Amino acid sequence: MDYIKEKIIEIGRPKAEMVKDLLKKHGDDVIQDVTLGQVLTGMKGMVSLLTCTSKLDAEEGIRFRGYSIPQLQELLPKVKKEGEPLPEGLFYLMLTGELPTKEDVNQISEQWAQRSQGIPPHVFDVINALPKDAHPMIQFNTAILAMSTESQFRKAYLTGMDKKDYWGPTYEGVMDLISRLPVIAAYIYRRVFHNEQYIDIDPSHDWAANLAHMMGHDTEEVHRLMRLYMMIHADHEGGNVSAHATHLVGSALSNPYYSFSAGMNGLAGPLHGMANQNVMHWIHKMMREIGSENPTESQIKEYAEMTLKKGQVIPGYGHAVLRKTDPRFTVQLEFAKKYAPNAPLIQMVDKIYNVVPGLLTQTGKVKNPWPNVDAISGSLLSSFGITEYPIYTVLFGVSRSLGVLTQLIWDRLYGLPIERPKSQNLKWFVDKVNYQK
Ligand SMILES: CC(=O)SCCNC(=O)CCNC(=O)[C@H](O)C(C)(C)COP(=O)(O)OP(=O)(O)OC[C@H]1O[C@@H](n2cnc3c(N)ncnc32)[C@H](O)[C@@H]1OP(=O)(O)O
Ligand SMILES: O=C([O-])CC(=O)C(=O)O
Repeated sequence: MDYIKEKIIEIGRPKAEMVKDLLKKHGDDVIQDVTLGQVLTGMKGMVSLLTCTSKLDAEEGIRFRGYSIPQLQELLPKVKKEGEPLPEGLFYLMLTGELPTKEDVNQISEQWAQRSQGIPPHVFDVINALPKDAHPMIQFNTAILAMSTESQFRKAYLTGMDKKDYWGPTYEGVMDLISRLPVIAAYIYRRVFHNEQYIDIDPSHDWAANLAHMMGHDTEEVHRLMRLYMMIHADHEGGNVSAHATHLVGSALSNPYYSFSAGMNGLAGPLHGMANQNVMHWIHKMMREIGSENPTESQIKEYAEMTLKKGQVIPGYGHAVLRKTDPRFTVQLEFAKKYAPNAPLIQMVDKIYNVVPGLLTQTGKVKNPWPNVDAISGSLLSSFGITEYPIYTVLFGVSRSLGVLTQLIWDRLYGLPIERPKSQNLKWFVDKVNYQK
């Protein structure tokens, strides 16, 4: 057996026992009160999910199995000492809770390069049947669903497997899917933006470098950027739309492809992952309307005020949980200042950062006026030559697979049941709080 699977059994079985015992002994203990406000504002702050891969602190930002992004930049294995960590290492950490060795990471890189070769031809036929101007997220998600013909979980389920073993075929599906997503993403990118000039995988590359390679951006600096991008977007605890949707659909024992596809449909929303594309749209529209590629801060302020007056959101700003600048924004800004200090789009990001938080604070209603990960990721990719911004959410999705699919394995290890919260109509809420007009 694959040694990672052996490790999962060793770590997972006692944890699964603990979950069962916890439920048996404390299932009736009250852990939190729920307010009407929480229900009507998207269940914010309601603890209702068991997620082990990462945890989000409103002030500090994300920690993966307890480690912050700067810590992981020190601790996870890298190709070169001064480079960025390999996302394979973050996957290992989220899956096992332990920091990997360079050997662990190399084994995952090799395994993913090998598994990536197994995409059946009909998946490419299905992509090719879509119009080229179908948004890349439509093509990406269609391909993910088309790949579900390969689901090992479905086959194992039909053979009548014991449910405590479901995590095994889930793991196989997850490993296949993660390994194949860069191939699919690069295929869509080359199809839509590079005249169908496809580039084969290079099995000697790591997962993120291979994505850059297959996209046609095969330089050391883009490999480094792609490793950073793939690491910081990988997970944001369990309640964000893409993670929650993946978990929810998986709770019906839908296979990893169906589950991940659900998550990606959520990521394609403008308030979630698609914000990275919309930030670029907002910036370019602003430059066109102002008639300058280098607007002043007061021109940016005026344009942002207009956006708010029209009842629209300023993309890349605000967050459902965070109440400070997103550390994923900061780490990208630091990277940009180190490797592309004069990039005009990064200077633009800086200027926007100087004016937008003040404006959002003045509205009196925005709970977090600070930038999130999407406020800079597109400008950074653009500054390194990946200028075709409709592909950005697909890249986000490739990265997000690492966290949400790792958690899917844990969902099956824990033996979590079907998710089915209770809903009520308006009258129920009105009566409950004795509402008077
Ligand atoms: C990877 C990610 O998903 S990160 C988030 C990416 N999304 C974006 O950048 C889109 C812009 N931001 C937003 O729309 C929001 O801040 C969200 C969706 C991220 C969070 O939404 P919420 O938790 O509902 O935010 P919050 O409680 O602060 O909202 C209160 C009000 O402020 C508004 N608001 C929040 N952020 C912004 C913003 N960036 N620009 C203008 N208004 C905003 C909300 O629309 C809401 O208005 P309403 O009361 O008139 O309906
Ligand atoms: O946490 C959230 O709600 C949104 C987010 O930043 C992410 O999923 O990366």
